[in-house]
Amino acid sequence: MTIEVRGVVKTFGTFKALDGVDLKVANGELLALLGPSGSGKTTLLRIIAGLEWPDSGEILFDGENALDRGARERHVGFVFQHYALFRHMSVFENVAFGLRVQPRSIRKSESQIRARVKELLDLVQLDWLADRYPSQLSGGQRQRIALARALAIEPRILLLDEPFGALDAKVRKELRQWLRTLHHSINVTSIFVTHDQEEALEVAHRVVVMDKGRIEQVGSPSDVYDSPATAFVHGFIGESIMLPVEISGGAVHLNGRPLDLAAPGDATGASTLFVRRHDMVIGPAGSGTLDGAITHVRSFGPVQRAEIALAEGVATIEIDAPRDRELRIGDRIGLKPRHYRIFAG
Ligand SMILES: Nc1ncnc2c1ncn2[C@@H]1O[C@H](COP(=O)(O)OP(=O)(O)OP(=O)(O)O)[C@@H](O)[C@H]1O
Repeated sequence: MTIEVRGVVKTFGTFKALDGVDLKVANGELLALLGPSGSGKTTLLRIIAGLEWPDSGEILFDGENALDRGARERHVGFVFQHYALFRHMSVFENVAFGLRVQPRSIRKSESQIRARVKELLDLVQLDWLADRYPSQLSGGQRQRIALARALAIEPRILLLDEPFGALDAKVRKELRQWLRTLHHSINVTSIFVTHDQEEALEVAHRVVVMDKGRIEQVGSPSDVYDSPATAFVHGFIGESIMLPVEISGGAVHLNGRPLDLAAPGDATGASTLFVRRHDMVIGPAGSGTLDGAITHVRSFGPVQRAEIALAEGVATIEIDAPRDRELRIGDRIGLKPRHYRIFAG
């Protein structure tokens, strides 16, 4: 099923939670809505689900208006961060629930229901937990059961709101891969909300970056990471160094000093230089675009994170350098950005 969102606006009182959102989701796609808290991700998901209505705009499922249908008639499967599994029902009965309450005309027989639940528990790889109760499951197992339950009614669309938000970092990581594999086997058009960029970049086919009720960029994980369309996207995805620069006469200046960087085509005036931490290459003092002195170093995993006071007290920045050359506090160094972007403002 395809989903199309056209010009959706939603206000709460005087607050604009969604400010003209347009989005197309392809059939079978796995899409992430990524953005900071309050950017409108959940509101958009709830409008698609039929749990909330927009002030204006359209929602189309396979080209047909979905707004005149309630949540139930939209055949949407939902998984929330804190999914309330029924505490007094076994895992098996939780998954069977949606099938048991279907209208009599389409309800499956008891043996069909049992077969379907078994199939779903196999799919989420938790068939061995069928007789347990929710309180006897780990958080990660509960969310997998919640997914099996959402899938029981064979939804045409699957919507997940921070499904792994309440879990610890290690379990989250495991479930990311699991979700990707699961989606591959069920192939239902799916949208998940997250504020965790790694989760979005690792799992989704395409990522929608939102801020203040607007879509800033839609693209593949490499599009949004390597070619951020706006200053917001660059600052939000990956860890970026941001320096205020001035563009005049076609040259980029930092604190009045020209830098050997190309100014973007038509830009002029106050702008911001963005460089990812790992794209700042350290060399000898005087050899780079910027000069500075190391004020702090921490080493972990494959990187050394160094705090560098730029010359003339312009700013202090943090960079990530490989561990092939040891950095020491007090070293004077030069820095050259391997990749950079300059955005106006
Ligand atoms: N029912 C409501 N009444 C009033 N304001 C609301 C309501 N629901 C959401 N909002 C406001 O709309 C904005 C967007 O909320 P939304 O939950 O969509 O953001 P989000 O991006 O999902 O954030 P989070 O990551 O924190 O869940 C927020 O400022 C929120 O306070």
